[in-house]
Amino acid sequence: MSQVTLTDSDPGLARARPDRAQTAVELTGVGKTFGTGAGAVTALRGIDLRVAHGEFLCLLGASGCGKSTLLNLLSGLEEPTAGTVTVTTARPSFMFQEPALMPWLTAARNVELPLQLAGQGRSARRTRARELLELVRLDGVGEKRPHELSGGMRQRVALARALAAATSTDGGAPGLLLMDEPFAALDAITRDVLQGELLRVWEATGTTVVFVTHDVREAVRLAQRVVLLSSRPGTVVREWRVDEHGPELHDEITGRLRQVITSHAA
Ligand SMILES: Nc1ncnc2c1ncn2[C@@H]1O[C@H](COP(=O)(O)OP(=O)(O)OP(=O)(O)O)[C@@H](O)[C@H]1O
Repeated sequence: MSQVTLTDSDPGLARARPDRAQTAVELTGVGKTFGTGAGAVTALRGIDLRVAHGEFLCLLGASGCGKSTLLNLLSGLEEPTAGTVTVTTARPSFMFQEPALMPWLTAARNVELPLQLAGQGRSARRTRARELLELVRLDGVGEKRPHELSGGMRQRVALARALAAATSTDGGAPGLLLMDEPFAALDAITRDVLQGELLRVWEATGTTVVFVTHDVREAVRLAQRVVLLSSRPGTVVREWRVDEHGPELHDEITGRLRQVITSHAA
């Protein structure tokens, strides 16, 4: 039996520290198979995973291991073919490798868009967009259009818009941010700066983050917990709590990732 449950969180949580003992996301025995018969592809099998409110989790795996499929299940874009997916936060929002901004809208209007779609009035959404642009250190560029901004600035606008979407349903309660390799297309220096900014924004907002990457360094820098997935089908191989390890963690995870890739190729 499959089930996707999305419930809005308590409006009283607005801007408050979330209760980290509470479950934001729970997957139980989740599987996803595309197609049927000889051409069927099992992308995920037997995934059991719990993410607490306010937690920062990185999903790490080689290309094709089902990371994006897992995010699509969490967002409700896909239905599992086995198991249950339960999301108890405000409606999840996505951030991708490409910022996917509307080129004809200003930065501020791009951030306002999810609030407008959620039915928020003009004055409230303008104020919220201004706050979010300040949060991602883009105050002063709200009237610029995407082509006038650098790649890093465009990703900051995309982050502000994702935060707007994640909090649009209940007036600011911490939501769920699903991030699919959002910094992979940026140069190394901009990526490093934005990783730091994301951590600051995460601390400030209490948003639950599920961040997909195939970069071990990025996973160890950002996450509280790193979950390694195998490929075809994607299963949970191992997970690490980053604060329980020292600098050796990077090499340990890299070694396991290499094993996973080698055994898949064999
Ligand atoms: N709509 C679909 N129809 C058929 N097969 C699919 C579909 N979506 C994904 N797959 C298959 O499921 C597997 C997992 O795909 P997915 O995109 O989730 O992996 P990924 O880990 O995100 O890969 P990448 O890092 O390359 O983006 C792959 O074998 C892919 O070909």
